[in-house]
Amino acid sequence: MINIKHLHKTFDRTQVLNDVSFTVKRGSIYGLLGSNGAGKTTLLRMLAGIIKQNSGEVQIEDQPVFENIEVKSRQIFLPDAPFFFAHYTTKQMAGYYEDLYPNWSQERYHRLKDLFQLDENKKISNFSKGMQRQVSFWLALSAMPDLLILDEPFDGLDAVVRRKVKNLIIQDVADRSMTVMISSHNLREVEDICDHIGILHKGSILIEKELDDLKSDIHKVQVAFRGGKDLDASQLDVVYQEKRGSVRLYIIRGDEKIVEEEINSQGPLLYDRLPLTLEEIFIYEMGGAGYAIENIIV
Ligand SMILES: Nc1ncnc2c1ncn2[C@@H]1O[C@H](COP(=O)(O)OP(=O)(O)OP(=O)(O)O)[C@@H](O)[C@H]1O
Repeated sequence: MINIKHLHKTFDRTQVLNDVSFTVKRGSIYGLLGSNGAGKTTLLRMLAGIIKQNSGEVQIEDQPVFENIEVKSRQIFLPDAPFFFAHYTTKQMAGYYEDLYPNWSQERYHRLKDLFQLDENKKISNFSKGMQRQVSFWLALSAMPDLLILDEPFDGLDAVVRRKVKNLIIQDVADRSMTVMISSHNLREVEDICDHIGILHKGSILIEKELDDLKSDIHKVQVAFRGGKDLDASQLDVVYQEKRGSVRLYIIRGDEKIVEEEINSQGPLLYDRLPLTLEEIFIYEMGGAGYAIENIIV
């Protein structure tokens, strides 16, 4: 569905994206993570065909995106600050979307009205920030896009609406193979909804994997040995370790079985595998890339 090849972008001679390549399959929910200023919004804006790359390719279904009205009419980009025409009501914006997007569904628009419970005849500018965000989802999902591009999408939404919106997105992915690209700093939300993760750091892709593979490649374990002895980690790829009394906590990269066999061969008194969140994986991977992390472990 999405094919990004050797993408480069500079602003005022500063390199913002440097040889970024990856693909996203149709029906996938892809989480784009990265530190502040990593280039996520720039990448999403290029995917939406708003700005042009200096070199490389951004293709949707084998078609270039920039200035391609046909491709752009089948995708929607929700930027971090929603845009509406001044003084427009939701109903008026819906009329505009209907003209623009060939798959617009009036029936869905009416169904979502009941779900969001917002007055379609009220000026959007008079709505709160979270209500405006709801309007942008209401319109975007009524346009039935093949690709939904979301920049910090859940900002300002309360927990109930967040759940509703996530369910709607998942439903569209399941029912009609909509593809979703999400950039967010809220890693719990990303973990909840995404099946694929890409981490962008200083304009380059640091890691790109299925979420399940990402999780099965890195492990958090606690071990303790008789007499306070330490684990001999010479055969293991330890990315972090910490002492908690007589127990040591390790974050180890590698095949789960090999890690387990190596630790067990040293006869620990205690060996436990602890669950690792996406937030922790992000912190360790960014730490490995030289991003200062100190002791921010949970
Ligand atoms: N139009 C522009 N002109 C000049 N520099 C820009 C422009 N847009 C972005 N940049 C620069 O590109 C870099 C990447 O910005 P971008 O907004 O893509 O990062 P981001 O990963 O989305 O960051 P954040 O997580 O903080 O939102 C930053 O250094 C930013 O200052």
